[in-house]
Amino acid sequence: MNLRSSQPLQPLEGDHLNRASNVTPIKASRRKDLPLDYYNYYNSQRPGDNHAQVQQQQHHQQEKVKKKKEKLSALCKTPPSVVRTRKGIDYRRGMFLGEGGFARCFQMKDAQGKIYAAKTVAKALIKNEKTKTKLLLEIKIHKSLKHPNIVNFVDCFEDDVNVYILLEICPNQSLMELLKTRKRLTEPEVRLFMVQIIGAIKYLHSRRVIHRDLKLGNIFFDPDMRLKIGDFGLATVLTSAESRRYTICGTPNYIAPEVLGGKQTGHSFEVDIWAIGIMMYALLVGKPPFQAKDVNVIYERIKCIEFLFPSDKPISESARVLITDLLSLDPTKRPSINSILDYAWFKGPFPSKTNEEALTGTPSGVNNISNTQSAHNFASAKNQAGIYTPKLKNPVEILKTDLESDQPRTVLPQSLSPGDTRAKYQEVPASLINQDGRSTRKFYFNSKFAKSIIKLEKSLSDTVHNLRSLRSRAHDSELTARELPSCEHPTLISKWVDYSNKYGFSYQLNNDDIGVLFNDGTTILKLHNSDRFLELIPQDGEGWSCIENSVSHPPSQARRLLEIVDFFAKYMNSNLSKVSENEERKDIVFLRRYTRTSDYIMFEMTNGTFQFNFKDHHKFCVSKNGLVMTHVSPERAIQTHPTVLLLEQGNFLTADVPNCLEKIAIIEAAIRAKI
Ligand SMILES: Nc1ncnc2c1ncn2[C@@H]1O[C@H](COP(=O)(O)OP(=O)(O)OP(=O)(O)O)[C@@H](O)[C@H]1O
Repeated sequence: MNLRSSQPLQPLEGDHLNRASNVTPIKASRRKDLPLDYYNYYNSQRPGDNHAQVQQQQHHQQEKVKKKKEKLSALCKTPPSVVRTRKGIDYRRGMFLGEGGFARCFQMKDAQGKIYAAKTVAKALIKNEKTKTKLLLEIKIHKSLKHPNIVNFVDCFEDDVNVYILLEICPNQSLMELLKTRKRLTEPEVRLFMVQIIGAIKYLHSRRVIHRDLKLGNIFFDPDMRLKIGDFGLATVLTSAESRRYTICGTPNYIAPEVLGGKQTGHSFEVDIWAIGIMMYALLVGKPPFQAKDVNVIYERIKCIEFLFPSDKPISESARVLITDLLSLDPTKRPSINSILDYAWFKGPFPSKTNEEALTGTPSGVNNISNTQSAHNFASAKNQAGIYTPKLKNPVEILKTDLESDQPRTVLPQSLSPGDTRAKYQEVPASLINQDGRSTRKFYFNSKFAKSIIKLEKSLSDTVHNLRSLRSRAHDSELTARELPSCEHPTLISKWVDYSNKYGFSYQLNNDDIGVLFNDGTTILKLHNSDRFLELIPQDGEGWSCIENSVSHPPSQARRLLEIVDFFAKYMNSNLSKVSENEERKDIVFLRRYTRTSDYIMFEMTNGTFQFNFKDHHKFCVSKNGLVMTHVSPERAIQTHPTVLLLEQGNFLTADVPNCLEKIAIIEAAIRAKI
């Protein structure tokens, strides 16, 4: 999307930024506290240029120019006192929060009084294409993340002079300021900080994101004193877990040795593990391990892992072991993100949380925490940081932890569920596309009730055939009764939760029946207003053997599955809004399979209807072999009409559905692809 340069502020969602004003970017001098890439941005340093060149160039600049970092961020003009975005949201500018190498940060308050931080970057700094691309990448990456220990991305917009990245406010500054005030921190406090940082990095790495600029100054405290990683300016996404990056970037004190190797070695996720080691050392000892006045000395020390544990600042043996492993020269020798928390050091005193008193002095009682209490606090800190402990064996407990924690994008990474609006349509891994419900499960419950067969209504080719021929008949004045059938609203999926990465796909129908399509293809369908539930086991694509049972006296093998169904039901009821109003159950209908693309999710129901939930929140349902079509608007208004009439009119009769005919063409192609 191309963004025009005009007031009011515009949302920044596309791949382009406006042209900046005609201010010439200035060249930067070399500073140890600024990311290396800062110089690459402004001095046309190309990724992959060799290290000697980089050093030479930087040294030269260091000597030549003594400009401060403020010079760049100073180009960012103070935003007007009220900014109105294109979406019609007014933000009132508040106090100046701080500045980094490129950005200045201001408070912004919305009409409800909620306060945010607006990271403000001067357009004068993003004149060339490469810099623009980098800023857009930062926005794209940050926008895609949602984790309790990552600064939440709220919005992004621009005016003529600045680009604004609206973020969750972290009013208690960063670990860097904390360390400046406190000089050194206690081991228990650092344990808690490390768990939060590791939780966030584990999440980033699971999404193939490398942060590449982890440092104390980029880890902020939120109002509740929880840590949040911010500043994704140097972050990158690997195309595959095996690929490597070659750009020399990072901040001198935190840079990993393999980054200094540049083109020869390349680097990957392990640079973030290295940075964890640097931060842990700095917090416990009071300064980074390779610190020196001259950046070149820092690099030399890094390359030979030349650091000491000073005797006047003693730290525990177990902390030294962990730091030494984290700072291994060979990246493959560093502990994996999953194994860091297994180190003995984490078994020490562990506080339950950090209070604001920690900002000014050592909190009382941090070293007097019992082993039992520490173990409990450690487990709970891991849970809060999205790290699941293998002890939680009970599936319902796992579901509870996953679904109730405030991180839907972690747990439901591909969710398109009606209540989850922000993470929709982001990415669909190939493994989830074209799911077909083949059963591997062979057990049957001891049923007191009937066992029967439910046949699959085969309608794929009839539907495609009818949709195609109705297109040509749409303007025919002599439509037949067959083409104008009676139009009842079909059975729709009104809520759903994709949990196929662990158990399966759960949904609620508009007759309030609840189903879970387990990953092995079996469905459990709990019938609304009834004591019955059905276990439906697929039979060679022809249908399902159906075993009925009682909810109040389920066979013992079914109890666990019913618990999962109940948990999903509870979750959907309290978290998701319905797609449409209720309908009476006419027949037993359930989900046969589903297909997800970046534009829609398609549900194939067992009675031969197809439901399409499009990205723009319009839903279509094709029933009666394509002769009838239903539309559900984003506001839940439902209408059902003969397909031929809406083809004739080019749209539904009582609603103007955006790109209606294109949507029908997509539907036809999607169903055809299933034949
Ligand atoms: N979410 C936030 N809440 C409060 N203040 C923030 C927030 N994000 C950033 N800041 C403040 O703004 C300053 C600059 O932000 P940030 O570090 O993201 O900018 P930068 O120019 O990219 O920095 P760097 O030079 O480290 O790359 C921070 O040092 C901090 O003082």
